[in-house]
Amino acid sequence: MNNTTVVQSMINAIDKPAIFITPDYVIHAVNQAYRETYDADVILGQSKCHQISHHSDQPCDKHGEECPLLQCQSTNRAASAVHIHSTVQGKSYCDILMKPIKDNSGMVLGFLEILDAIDYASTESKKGTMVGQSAPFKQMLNRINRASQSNIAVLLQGETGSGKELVAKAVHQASNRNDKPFVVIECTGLSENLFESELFGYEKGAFTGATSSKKGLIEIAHGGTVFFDEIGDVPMNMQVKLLRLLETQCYRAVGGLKQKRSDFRLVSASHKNLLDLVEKGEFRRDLYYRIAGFPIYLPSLRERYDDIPTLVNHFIKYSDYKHKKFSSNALTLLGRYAFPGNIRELKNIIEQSALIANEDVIHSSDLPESVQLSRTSTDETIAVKLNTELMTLDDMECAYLSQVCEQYAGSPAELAITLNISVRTLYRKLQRYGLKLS
Ligand SMILES: Nc1ncnc2c1ncn2[C@@H]1O[C@H](COP(=O)(O)OP(=O)(O)OP(=O)(O)O)[C@@H](O)[C@H]1O
Repeated sequence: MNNTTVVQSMINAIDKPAIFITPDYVIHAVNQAYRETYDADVILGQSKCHQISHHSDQPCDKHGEECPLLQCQSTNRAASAVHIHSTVQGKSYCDILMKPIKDNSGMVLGFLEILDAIDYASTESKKGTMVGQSAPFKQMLNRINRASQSNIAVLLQGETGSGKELVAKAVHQASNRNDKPFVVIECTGLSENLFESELFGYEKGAFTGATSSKKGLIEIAHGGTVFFDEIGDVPMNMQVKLLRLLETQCYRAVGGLKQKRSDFRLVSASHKNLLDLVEKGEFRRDLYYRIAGFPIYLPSLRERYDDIPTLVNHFIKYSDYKHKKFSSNALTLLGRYAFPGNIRELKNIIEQSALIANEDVIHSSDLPESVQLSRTSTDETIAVKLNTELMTLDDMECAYLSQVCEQYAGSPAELAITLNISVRTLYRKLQRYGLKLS
């Protein structure tokens, strides 16, 4: 058998879309799953991978994506990346694994590309999925997919409202436990008694009021995934019990004698920096290392401002105000707000503003005051300039008013009141600096 036949048989045995390519991106072997996934015809020895998956004559690194083939060539080791591909189902997220294929003498014959569709995330609004297309979002998807293929304990670290519970669900959904339960344990405010009875369940008569026995969450989760949300809030005295459970997967119900066992996959999350808590003596080091097998960092919304328009469309589409649209000024203003509450805050802001807006267009003035008053990047430029080189007051006034013109969507009369000047003075100033209200 020659090399091509060997490679073709290897590819046929893979149950995911797969191709074999040479360093010039040309496809030399393809399996049926790949042909069924993409809407372009593959001509062996001619078609290039990027022509099929991206509908582009340029390799993916030429339009801002990481090319796993280049990585693989430079390291001679397997590489992975998450890309957006044009499939028969439209633009879809895809996790790529690229491996060098060597002959018996160790010479690289080419590269095996295996593709895994990611259905828990989408580039555009899609119900029940995580939405986004920024680079930090794609990096996070790559980590989620890696984690979901094993049973490793995952630790999600990200600010409040950044999507930790959604990511925990995605890890479960993409794993081979997805037909079993996904159980959330909210660790904030769990007292010792509640911790034990909620997690381990109790037997009839274990305490006053225990008129019948009750299953604990750990038992319910058997075969599936347990998500410990805000695990940093578990008090020290309960951390020992938690560690024992995680080490042995064994526990006893409150008032019970029999040892029970539950096979569950562990995902934990915290908005606090757990290593800082370890250093302060507030979180056990051994527990930290038990839960942090595979840390996944969730970017804050400030790190993925590019995703705001997509997220805004998504939340509007699934709200009671689907007919409304944000003005470009309002979107610009949102893109400058710091979002301490991240995506949850964005979602609330969108619903509030859509409710307040009297028209079908949601203007900047419909946004909450906190967003309207937020420090903008232009403010920061001014502040930095002030520290380095002084500006004249006229230049300062001009810079401020030009920014107001760009963002303000209310009436000139309201603006004049806010600026504490008359409408005539406002128009005089605008004329002086050659500015116009939008
Ligand atoms: N990428 C995303 N696309 C669409 N919606 C998202 C995305 N990420 C988060 N959300 C939504 O934002 C809200 C907050 O997400 P989630 O509850 O998962 O955050 P969290 O980090 O667990 O919050 P907390 O720290 O308060 O527990 C939810 O309504 C969730 O559906």
